[in-house]
Amino acid sequence: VVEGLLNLHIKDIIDVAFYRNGEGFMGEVVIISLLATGVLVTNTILSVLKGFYRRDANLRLKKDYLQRVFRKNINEFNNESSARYVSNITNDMNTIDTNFIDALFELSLAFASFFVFAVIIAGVSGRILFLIIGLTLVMGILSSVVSKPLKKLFGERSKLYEAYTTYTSEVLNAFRIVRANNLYEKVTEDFGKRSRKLQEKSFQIDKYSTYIYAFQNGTMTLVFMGIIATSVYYAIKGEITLGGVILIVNNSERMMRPLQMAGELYPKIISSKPLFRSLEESLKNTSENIETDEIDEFKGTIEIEKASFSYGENEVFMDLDLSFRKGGKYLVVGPSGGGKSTLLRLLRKYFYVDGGDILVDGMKLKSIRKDSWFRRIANVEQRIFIFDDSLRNNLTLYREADSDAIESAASAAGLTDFIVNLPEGLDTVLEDNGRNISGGEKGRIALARALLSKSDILLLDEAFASLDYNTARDIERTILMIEDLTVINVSHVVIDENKSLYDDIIRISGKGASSLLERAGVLQ
Ligand SMILES: Nc1ncnc2c1ncn2[C@@H]1O[C@H](COP(=O)(O)OP(=O)(O)OP(=O)(O)O)[C@@H](O)[C@H]1O
Repeated sequence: VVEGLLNLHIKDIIDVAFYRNGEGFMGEVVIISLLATGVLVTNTILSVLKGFYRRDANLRLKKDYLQRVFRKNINEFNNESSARYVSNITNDMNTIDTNFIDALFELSLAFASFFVFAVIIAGVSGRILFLIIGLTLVMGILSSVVSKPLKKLFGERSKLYEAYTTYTSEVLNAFRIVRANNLYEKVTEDFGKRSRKLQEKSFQIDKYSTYIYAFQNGTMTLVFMGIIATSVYYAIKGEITLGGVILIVNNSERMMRPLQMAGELYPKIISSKPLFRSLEESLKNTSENIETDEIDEFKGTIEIEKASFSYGENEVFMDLDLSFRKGGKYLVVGPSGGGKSTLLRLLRKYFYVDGGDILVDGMKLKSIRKDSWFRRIANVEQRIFIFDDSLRNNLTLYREADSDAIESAASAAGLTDFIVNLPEGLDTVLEDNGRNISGGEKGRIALARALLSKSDILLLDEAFASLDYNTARDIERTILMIEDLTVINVSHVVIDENKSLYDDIIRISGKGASSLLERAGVLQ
């Protein structure tokens, strides 16, 4: 608007000088100086606003995405390579930043500028305004048609990026295998091929964009010439003043450029559609389950009744009947592939039974809200994540806990000596997913975390596998002595000295389960 007013007054000052012999000239000079300063100020404000807008839009997009990733069903998240999410947050969001967030801002400015100058040019000549609009619309339609293939190319590049990021992170994860087996030539060759494919696609996009820009610039020059010729024609006929011709020549570009920009920006904005779709797809849960029940305390039993479960064609359980009571201690053993971890996954609600039921205190586990159920259970799995933070926060997982509770959980998990030897005790910062601590120490941290969580049910998946016999025996014993805690321990390590502390030893194999304690003589 300020720029528009400035241009109107430039027209006036020319007409004043040309037709009225300088009368009112000084007044116009003052107004023009003020408006020119105004343009400077508003442009500065606009740049700052644009910076804020881009920063906030980008942050919000990433934050919302990550929040929604954490709402995915655990099994569905595990089915994907996490590199897909990394690729979405980095590659796709960077493309969205320039092709959508930035483009949307520029497009809004372009339209604002278009309308302001349309009003101003309409004041000089309505016919010329229609001519400009007509010609630039034709130009816009032509350029949006020629830039259609760009949309497809952007979608294809996003898919390539995704596969590329997945591949690169997998190769880096396999670093040791690659080194130890001298596979780097093979890996480098594969990597080269994939990189080339990606670069080829970017090259195609650049090449195509150059053709489009050349086409747009060419047509724009032609249209511009036509407008100059027409306004000079009307000036000769006496319908437009000299100031009017200069205003049109100076500013028709400000109407055409937005339309031309719209022609450039629109395909960019539209090309973000497949990216948004791919983001949405990565966040989609295919199975939605309605959960209405809450559980504040585990009071009675978990009953698994005639449960069946398959991974696709692979049937793991058929008519599985099992019962766990509050405070009971259960050791789950069985052959590899027998379904022990699957049993824990069902209890953790990663998957749901296909037939039969799992009932907790009479309520279907399926309909208990995940957040409520996850407060009742504590997990110790083999893959343990250590946060880049103090040992204290790694133990409490950012929940309130007093020093006594931390100390006793740490002692039950066999961590006391480890903590004493740390330079700053509980305040020592563990870095890089616990790179500098051993597997056994990580395992004990996970156990202490589980004990501190004050959950009712402790699910252990090979939790003692990385500990030496004596440490495993002592920690297992301490855990089995906790009265109200229900323990379901899946383990290959069976410690004879602790067997008598279990209420049942359940063997899971094939499609069913059997109690080893009921078989006379097994424990003795
Ligand atoms: N995500 C999955 N998708 C498809 N099949 C799976 C999946 N996870 C496990 N299986 C299959 O289900 C069966 C049971 O696997 P599970 O991991 O529960 O056995 P397990 O008793 O814990 O074995 P292990 O002692 O070796 O850890 C196996 O045949 C396994 O191949």
